[in-house]
Amino acid sequence: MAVYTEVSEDEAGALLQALGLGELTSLRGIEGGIENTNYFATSTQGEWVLTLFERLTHAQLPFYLHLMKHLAQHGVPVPEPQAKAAGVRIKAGEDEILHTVCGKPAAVVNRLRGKSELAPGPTHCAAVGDMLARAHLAARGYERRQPNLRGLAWWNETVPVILPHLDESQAALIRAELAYQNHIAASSAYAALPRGAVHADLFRDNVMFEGTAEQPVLSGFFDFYFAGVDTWLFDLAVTLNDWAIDLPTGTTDAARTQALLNAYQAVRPLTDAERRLLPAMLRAGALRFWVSRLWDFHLPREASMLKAHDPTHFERVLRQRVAAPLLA
Ligand SMILES: Nc1ncnc2c1ncn2[C@@H]1O[C@H](COP(=O)(O)OP(=O)(O)OP(=O)(O)O)[C@@H](O)[C@H]1O
Ligand SMILES: N[C@@H](CCO)C(=O)O
Repeated sequence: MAVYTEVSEDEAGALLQALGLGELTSLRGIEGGIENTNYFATSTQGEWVLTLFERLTHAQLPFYLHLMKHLAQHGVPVPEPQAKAAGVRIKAGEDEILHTVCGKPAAVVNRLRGKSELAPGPTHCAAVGDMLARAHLAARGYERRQPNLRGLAWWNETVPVILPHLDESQAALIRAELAYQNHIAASSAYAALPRGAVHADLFRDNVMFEGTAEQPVLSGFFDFYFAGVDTWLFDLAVTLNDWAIDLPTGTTDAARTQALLNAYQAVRPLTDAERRLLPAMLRAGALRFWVSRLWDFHLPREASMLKAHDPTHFERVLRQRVAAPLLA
């Protein structure tokens, strides 16, 4: 279970009070998720998610939390970080939506309704494409800046650390791909890509649906803690690499790909430069998660990390993205 830090009912209750969210009536650790400690907290005023950040710092967090607040306030369905009530003292390092619990940075957001769809069809993918494009456009007015901390600089730093754990063919692939991505990032076509604050981790388990199997309604998306300023195309590629991939084999699903791309483009058509670089960004998206999964798998933190995701899945996705480039 992803509870690295135990929070008592007294501590959680005191925080809800300070946020003006009523009396705590129940507190339950959330299984699933591998980055942070998460609890469902019910109060007399609603249902909330309390997150204690295990790796991110007080300095890094305002970017994510204020992005969520910005999107929520611009009609994009994301959890809204709750602010301290008037008159509550804001300590050093905190702000009105960034709190401290058990010495760790913490946030409380509203709990989204619905559940994630782990076996999506084209209708789910269309809803995701539409929402992703709207989120990109809505984030244009967001002024805080923070790079994608799992971007190229991190891949360059991390690949040498994981190389000793790879076999020869994997090592050759990862070295070649890293060189290719450094080359792409230095190109003028890449510099021309539109960019902004992006989610950068929009996997199936980070989106909620209500409604029926035939008519699903996207009720929201969450887990913004890998967000950063990056190209919109990279975000779209990360999303396609999860929603439109057949998980057992790593191959592309044509119907889901088209549904997601068409719905995205109905809101925001891709530019020519984006169309040209889509195959390269799909490779970048696969490399990013292959590297992070290898890192989590071979260099786990000491605490109770239970379930590192399977790194070989993204090795398969990367090999397919190299062998069969997707044309938009
Ligand atoms: N705002 C929310 N509304 C409803 N459920 C939520 C919300 N935030 C988190 N959850 C639930 O908590 C679980 C864990 O959250 P999350 O995926 O953000 O974990 P994490 O450890 O922070 O990140 P990661 O998935 O990157 O490991 C989710 O799968 C979801 O069920
Ligand atoms: N989406 C990531 C986990 C971190 O959110 C993965 O599947 O590797």
